[in-house]
Amino acid sequence: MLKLENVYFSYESKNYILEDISLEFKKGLKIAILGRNGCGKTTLMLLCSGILKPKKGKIFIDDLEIKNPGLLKKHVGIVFQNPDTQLLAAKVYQDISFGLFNIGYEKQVVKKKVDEIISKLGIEHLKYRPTQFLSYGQKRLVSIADILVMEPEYIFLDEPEAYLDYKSFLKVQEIISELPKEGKSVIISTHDSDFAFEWADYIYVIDNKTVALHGTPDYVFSQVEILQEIGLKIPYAKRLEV
Ligand SMILES: Nc1ncnc2c1ncn2[C@@H]1O[C@H](COP(=O)(O)OP(=O)(O)OP(=O)(O)O)[C@@H](O)[C@H]1O
Repeated sequence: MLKLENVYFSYESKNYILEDISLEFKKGLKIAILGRNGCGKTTLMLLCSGILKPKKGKIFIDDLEIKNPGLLKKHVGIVFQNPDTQLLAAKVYQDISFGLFNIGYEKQVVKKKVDEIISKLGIEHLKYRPTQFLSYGQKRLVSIADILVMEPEYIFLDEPEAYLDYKSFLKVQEIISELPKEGKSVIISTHDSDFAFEWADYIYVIDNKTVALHGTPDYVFSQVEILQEIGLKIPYAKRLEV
């Protein structure tokens, strides 16, 4: 389990962006984080993945407090919203294999793992292409491959639907629905209430700098007044129940 306890964060100023955040991402679950633009969903993901350090509060993995945020990177992978911040190498194959070589895997093992993920995502045609000339959607698929190939225990995807066409998103959806069955946790931020309702096992809603609401999709989306105040859409399937 990845747990945040009373976490506070601010960028430059003394004004906190996130305040007193306590939450738990249990293993093997599909989790969605919802909230209006600029409420701090990306910031929360960057804290969970060790890229940002809390100003106050604690982060635990399996009840062990992680005092050095860099250590979170061993457990957590994050796919950024903007793929340009993720792709580092000149060619797609190099980019996806970079992390595996970095932690010392043999060439043959790297090839097997990279080919597997390329095939899962259906991006065989991109394998030897220069990363700089890919479309945004293609870059997004490669940046997802970059993270999935590392097989982290906790996988954060910042708005997984961004830039992807319907068919590519279905592929990504299939993969992120399978991973929890292997005990991994997938945590997404999204503005798509319908998708969150259908897909997630658990939902956190962030508002006013903190966790405003959390629970099963059924519970969260039954809190109509709170959601309307925040400006979140009630899923179509839930509206039909009323
Ligand atoms: N590097 C930064 N320096 C200063 N302020 C930042 C920085 N990054 C984000 N912010 C601010 O922090 C707040 C939270 O931003 P964040 O990107 O975490 O929100 P979000 O919920 O992911 O937004 P969206 O739904 O629009 O993607 C915003 O007010 C944003 O302007």
